[in-house]
Amino acid sequence: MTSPIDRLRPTTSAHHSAQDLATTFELTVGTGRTAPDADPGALAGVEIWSVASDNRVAADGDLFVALPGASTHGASFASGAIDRGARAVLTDPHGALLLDEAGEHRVPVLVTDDPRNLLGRVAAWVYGAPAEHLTTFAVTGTNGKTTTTYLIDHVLRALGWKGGLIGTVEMRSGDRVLPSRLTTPEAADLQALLATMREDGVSTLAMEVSSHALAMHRVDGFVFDVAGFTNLSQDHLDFHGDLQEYFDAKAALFTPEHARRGVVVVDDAWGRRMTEAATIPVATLSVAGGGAGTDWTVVDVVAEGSAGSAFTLRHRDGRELRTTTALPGGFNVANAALALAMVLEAGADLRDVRAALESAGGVSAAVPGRMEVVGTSPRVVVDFAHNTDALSLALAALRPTTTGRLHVVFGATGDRDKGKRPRMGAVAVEGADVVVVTDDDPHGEDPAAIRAEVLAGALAALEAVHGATGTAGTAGTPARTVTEVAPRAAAIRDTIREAGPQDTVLIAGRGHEVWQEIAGVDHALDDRVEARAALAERDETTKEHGA
Ligand SMILES: CC(=O)N[C@H]1[C@@H](OP(=O)(O)OP(=O)(O)OC[C@H]2O[C@@H](n3ccc(=O)[nH]c3=O)[C@H](O)[C@@H]2O)O[C@H](CO)[C@@H](O)[C@@H]1O[C@H](C)C(=O)N[C@@H](C)C(=O)N[C@H](CCC(=O)O)C(=O)O
Ligand SMILES: Nc1ncnc2c1ncn2[C@@H]1O[C@H](COP(=O)(O)OP(=O)(O)OP(=O)(O)O)[C@@H](O)[C@H]1O
Repeated sequence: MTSPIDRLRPTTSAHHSAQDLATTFELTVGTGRTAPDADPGALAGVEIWSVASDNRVAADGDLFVALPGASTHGASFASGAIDRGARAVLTDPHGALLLDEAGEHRVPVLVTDDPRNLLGRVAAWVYGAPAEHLTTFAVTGTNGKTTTTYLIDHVLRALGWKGGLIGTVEMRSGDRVLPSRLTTPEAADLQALLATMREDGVSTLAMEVSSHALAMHRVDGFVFDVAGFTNLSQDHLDFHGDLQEYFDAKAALFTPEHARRGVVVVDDAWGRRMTEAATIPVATLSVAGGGAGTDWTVVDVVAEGSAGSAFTLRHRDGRELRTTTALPGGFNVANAALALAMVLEAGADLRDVRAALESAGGVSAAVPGRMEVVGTSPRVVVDFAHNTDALSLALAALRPTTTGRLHVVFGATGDRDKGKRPRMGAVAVEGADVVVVTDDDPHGEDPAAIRAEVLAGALAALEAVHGATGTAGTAGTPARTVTEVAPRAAAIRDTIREAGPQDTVLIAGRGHEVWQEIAGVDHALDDRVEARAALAERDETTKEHGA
């Protein structure tokens, strides 16, 4: 959420008359005080060729769409957008009133009751429906979206396609790469990006679709070729209220408005419910066994290399593909299988996919901040696990290949789903030997108060496991410790310094992120940089002692 606001725009775009826009979308012309259609001539000669919903990225030729938001109304920024070249404004009646009150009459104002609902379709219209030139893949679910999109992109590239990518880490159009601010961009930015991809000759798109995006109409105005569902567990309840509402937001992706067909992992109950809720054709995928009756099944999973796996993806019609992924953990077999099933459901020939993967070394892509190994002695892994399920699975994935002790350094985010904090503390104790509770992104909250909530869960779990608080150990189980260290850089440094060469240190929660927000101020912090510095310091100390 903290990278700079920026976006990719096509270099050329067809001009449209504002009158055509008003007619196509049944918009009224007017301001807050004057009646609609008060000045039918206001649109004469006005042309637009691009769209923005944020004045900070507005440019010449824009239709500025001023949306009502939770903290402010976009109409307050319309003058700034007009200064940057916006030729017309589209807003709701309240926004029109705000413009009128501000005496902003430089450009025509178009009015509709719910502009957010219209934004995706308007932007797609302005840019000439760019998604229709791409084969599009959407991935939703609580965990695994980023990884799965990278793996889809990897398979598509192996097949020779020029791929585009949109998600939490970055946006890619051909060789152009931009850091992301949101997992799924706002509709105006998204359509501009799709138009850029069309211009760059990109033929496929692998994209993360968050529940926020679905609820906020960011992916309206086009239909994905294949949508995939990974899993659902507790997260984002600050926005969605409860799990059912969170599920319902994601289920919207599996309707004809958003996707032509779907692939759903049915290993959790939410996946099975998703297949019932879907109103598009859906292929089911089972990874965890018990896949009787599913369309795609993963069988014969074998640990391979230092942490990866070999597996077979089998269709009920007898087609099957044996391949590997270098990404560690059973959950990455699920991500790899979902990526493959989605590409195959899009119509790729299994023999072509097999040949492509043999040359490409399996379904493996470097995913920044996802199980990223930054050191080997001790092994240090940076991972984006920032909810209970992901943290538990990340620890379980590292346990079998850890010969020493397993350490975890993590915290919980401020201003977000508070219910998960003690549960994250508990799963850390259940999965690791050494638990170091620190800060994640406190945002506007008191970091110490967040740590206290995580610690409460960790210490309660420690007591349940060992019948004691603080440092504990029982025969036959490794000694477990729970400590609190802040700031985060100190927690990383101390843990790496204390770890033995055979140990694994998992630094969880922030993955690829490079800014930490504390009390509204962004501080530079990259877990990978901190970890490498701590490893270098440790090497220096070892040399000095050896000397
Ligand atoms: C809940 C949510 O997603 N809110 C997003 C939404 O806010 P909002 O509608 O309340 O808008 P607002 O901030 O009140 O502003 C109103 C309007 O004024 C405009 N504005 C505002 C300020 C300004 O200087 N200039 C300007 O033009 C805004 O662009 C907006 O159109 O529109 C804003 C503008 O794009 C986003 O910054 C804001 O995202 C925020 C703060 C956010 O953090 N969203 C997260 C939760 C999110 O969407 N996350 C998901 C991924 C979750 C996950 O899976 O991890 C994502 O897809 O990224
Ligand atoms: N299929 C999966 N099931 C459970 N946990 C997973 C799965 N895939 C990845 N994870 C864990 O979740 C973390 C986040 O993974 P990833 O970034 O791929 O998911 P995401 O859905 O994009 O998350 P976010 O929406 O928060 O960006 C990983 O770092 C890993 O610990």
